[in-house]
Amino acid sequence: MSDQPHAILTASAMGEADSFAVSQGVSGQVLMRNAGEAAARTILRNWAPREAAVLCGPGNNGGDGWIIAQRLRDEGWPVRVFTLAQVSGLSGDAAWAAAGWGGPVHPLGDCRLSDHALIVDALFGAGLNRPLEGEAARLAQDSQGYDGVCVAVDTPSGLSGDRAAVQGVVFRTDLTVTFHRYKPAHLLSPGRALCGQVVLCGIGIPDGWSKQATPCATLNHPDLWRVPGARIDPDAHKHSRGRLCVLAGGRGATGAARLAARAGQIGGAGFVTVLSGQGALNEIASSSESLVARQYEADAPFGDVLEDHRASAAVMGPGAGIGPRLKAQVRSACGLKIPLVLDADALSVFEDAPDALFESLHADCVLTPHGGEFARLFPDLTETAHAGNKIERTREAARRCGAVVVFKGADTVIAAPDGEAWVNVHASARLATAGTGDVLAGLIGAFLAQGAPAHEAACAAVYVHGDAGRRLGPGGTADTVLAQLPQALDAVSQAQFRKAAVQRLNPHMV
Ligand SMILES: NC(=O)C1=CN([C@@H]2O[C@H](COP(=O)(O)OP(=O)(O)OC[C@H]3O[C@@H](n4cnc5c(N)ncnc54)[C@H](O)[C@@H]3O)[C@@H](O)[C@H]2O)[C@@H](O)CC1
Ligand SMILES: [K+]
Repeated sequence: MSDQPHAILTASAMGEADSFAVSQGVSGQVLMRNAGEAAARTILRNWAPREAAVLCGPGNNGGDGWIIAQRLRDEGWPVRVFTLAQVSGLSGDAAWAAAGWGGPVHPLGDCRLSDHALIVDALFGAGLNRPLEGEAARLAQDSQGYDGVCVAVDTPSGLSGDRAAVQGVVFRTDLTVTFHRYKPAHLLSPGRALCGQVVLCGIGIPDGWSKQATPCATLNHPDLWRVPGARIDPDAHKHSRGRLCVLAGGRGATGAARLAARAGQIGGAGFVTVLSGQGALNEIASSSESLVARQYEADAPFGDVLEDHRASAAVMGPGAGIGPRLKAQVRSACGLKIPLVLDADALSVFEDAPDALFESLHADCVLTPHGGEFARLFPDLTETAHAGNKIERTREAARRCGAVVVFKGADTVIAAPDGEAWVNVHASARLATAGTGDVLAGLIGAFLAQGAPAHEAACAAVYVHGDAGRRLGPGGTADTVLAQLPQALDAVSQAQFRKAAVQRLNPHMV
């Protein structure tokens, strides 16, 4: 099994992994040759020979560029190399790589992108920490209107690998070839969209690197958890498969809770109850034959209500209605210490007093804020208020509130109070439509009700929900996400069973 295949590395951790390789006898030159050749192979696989320009920077990113130029030339491509630094000023592995080129070298200032059909951007890699300047900035600007192919080595120049943020102008990129493990810029917004297609290539860093380099997070992947309830005990009955309660809003506002409850049923909870006031009971009961709607006593402590229903988990917030009652209900439910999903109104209602929420939460709670809800609870951890990337900001939020935080978006980050964090990009922009968050909350609730630990329930649900989203065609809505959930659950769990079976037969296979 390769060492932490889903790890995400900052630029400095990547440097430590490189150093580990060197300490194990794999030289920097070998790593650079492997990196350059992997990038060249990716180009050769995708494009027929054409006029190419390789833009080489002053450091090791540029070093990769010199190797790429040689490989493309060896394959018969017409290649020109443009360099930012004098070749005589290069040092280390980059100087070695440049020495292998042996052809004409042009200053970067002489490069006109439109003279070439393919550009290799090997100016700066993941360690870039300030905006591009001079000729590099001019070319990045020109690339915005360039209609040829632009391939980035490691990261598009101008994009910070760690912050995934744009500093000034970034090369417009069709494909990014990166090495060993993903960096935050390949996964977090807006970096992910700016990288184009991302291809991850091994460069021969030996297993054991993670003893020296600490990942900043993990890419969410089915290798990391099992779909809860995918194998149903032959003796199971509805009550043994988890009892999920979903709090509903008043009459005319129960749709969000019903979406969550339906996702709870599909996610495998054996008995799902929607709890509502008297006025909304008919609306809920008449919407689905299989949904159980029960009235709760408005003044009863909500923890007692959940206990009376023998809830193994609860979802609170979708369409619940903001007001003092909801605040009291959330705090009372937290006191029961059963796993809880808090979403939407159950988060926003604490905007004026986030600490009152944080004091009540426990480690089996999962908060599912989108950007607006996150900003209400953690105003000092927004993108504008805090220098950290979304991984760091979500991790701090989870630590502060003592619960699992699922910070939703195209780059959903899941963080646990102990500092572990996962990034999910297995999703689709078609999920950006009303009600899909309610479906996600219900699915997490279903997994919690079946006994999954909070962070696993969150990671599994985010992935399966994303998988359902990827199955949507044009016109997809939260209803069609629900309709796709069974196929998504089946596909993800079948893939897990197959992989486990292969590993049993061939324990040494990845
Ligand atoms: N052994 C290694 O370290 C390997 C490194 N590899 C490549 O090396 C790259 C990292 O190399 P480096 O650490 O040399 O970094 P870069 O090549 O990205 O940057 C080189 C230098 O430019 C400086 N710089 C940063 N931002 C700048 C700006 N806006 N304007 C001007 N200068 C700026 C940096 O301080 C750094 O000294 C990776 O992205 C990867 O492509 C690969 O060859 C694999 C092996
Ligand atoms: K680059």
